[in-house]
Amino acid sequence: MPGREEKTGKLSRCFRYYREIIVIKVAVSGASGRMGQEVLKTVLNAEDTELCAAIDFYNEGQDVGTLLGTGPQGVQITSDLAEALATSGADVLVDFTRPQSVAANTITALQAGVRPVVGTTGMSREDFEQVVDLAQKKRLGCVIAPNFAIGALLMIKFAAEAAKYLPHVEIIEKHHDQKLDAPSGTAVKTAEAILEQRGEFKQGLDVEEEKIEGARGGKMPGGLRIHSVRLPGFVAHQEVIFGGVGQTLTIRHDSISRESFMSGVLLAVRAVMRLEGVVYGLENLLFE
Ligand SMILES: NC(=O)C1=CN([C@@H]2O[C@H](COP(=O)(O)OP(=O)(O)OC[C@H]3O[C@@H](n4cnc5c(N)ncnc54)[C@H](OP(=O)(O)O)[C@@H]3O)[C@@H](O)[C@H]2O)C=CC1
Ligand SMILES: O=C(O)C1=N[C@H](C(=O)O)C[C@H](O)C1
Repeated sequence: MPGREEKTGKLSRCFRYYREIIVIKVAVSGASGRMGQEVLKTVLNAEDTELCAAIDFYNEGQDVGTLLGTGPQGVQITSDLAEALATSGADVLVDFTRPQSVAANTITALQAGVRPVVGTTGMSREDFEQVVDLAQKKRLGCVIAPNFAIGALLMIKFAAEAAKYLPHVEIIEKHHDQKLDAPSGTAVKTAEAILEQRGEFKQGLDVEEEKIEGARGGKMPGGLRIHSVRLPGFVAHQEVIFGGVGQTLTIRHDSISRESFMSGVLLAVRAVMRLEGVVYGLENLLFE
């Protein structure tokens, strides 16, 4: 992994030949977490990004290189987001924290003139709308993406297409047992995409009776059910199961490592620099 000095040298050479290369200064909140550590590595390794701040409550004062087991990187973990953004010259904040923290972090970033790339799921509708208004007012880009893995985005796209022909559908999502929110942001996004395509359709019996509460999963509008499984051993998995006359169709995606999200995170970091306002869902930056 290149140190900061090495990267600056490499980039000045790039500048000599390719003047259009711009280095994006990235702050990472949730830096000590599962996703945060993966993002630190990605930002340190990419040629056009520079890690300028790392924010978390864990490992405060530690160099991120100690956390990652690389050599020193010259960036210490801090718990003060506002201060870190004010002093580091960050262009972008990548947030992978927790549902209770994400709205405040995103608003702090926008108020500091920093463009948020939000991977944290579970933001409430009211907070989302507040972020949309603030990004618009500040004329700053903001990407909110429940899933950064290309395979998951394709799963959502294919599921929306299938729903036009097979409107009876249920979603089963499976995640590691440390996940705080249910259903997953990906399952909600998938359901929204399906509902948009299948329109007024209503599935399921009104007379259905649950002998154990929750046995039939969580109910989205139109009777679309989402079932959430939490077990050690899983990373992030989803099946979208369509039922028709004498047949079923299953569209399934598996993230077997958190590296699966990183090319999407980098794409969002680059794209957010030229956006104005909120983009919800990475598919809007990838597909026609
Ligand atoms: N969009 C996508 O593609 C993906 C999204 N996710 C989402 O990302 C989020 C994080 O997941 P994961 O990395 O597994 O979670 P972790 O619990 O491993 O990491 C979150 C880290 O953020 C810290 N944290 C909490 N609040 C703050 C705050 N205000 N400022 C700075 N740090 C804070 C936590 O500390 P503490 O434990 O003390 O709270 C923890 O160290 C989840 O919402 C998850 O659903 C995950 C994978 C992919
Ligand atoms: O918590 C996770 O791990 C994940 N969260 C996101 C979600 O809620 O959809 C994305 C992915 O499924 C991993």
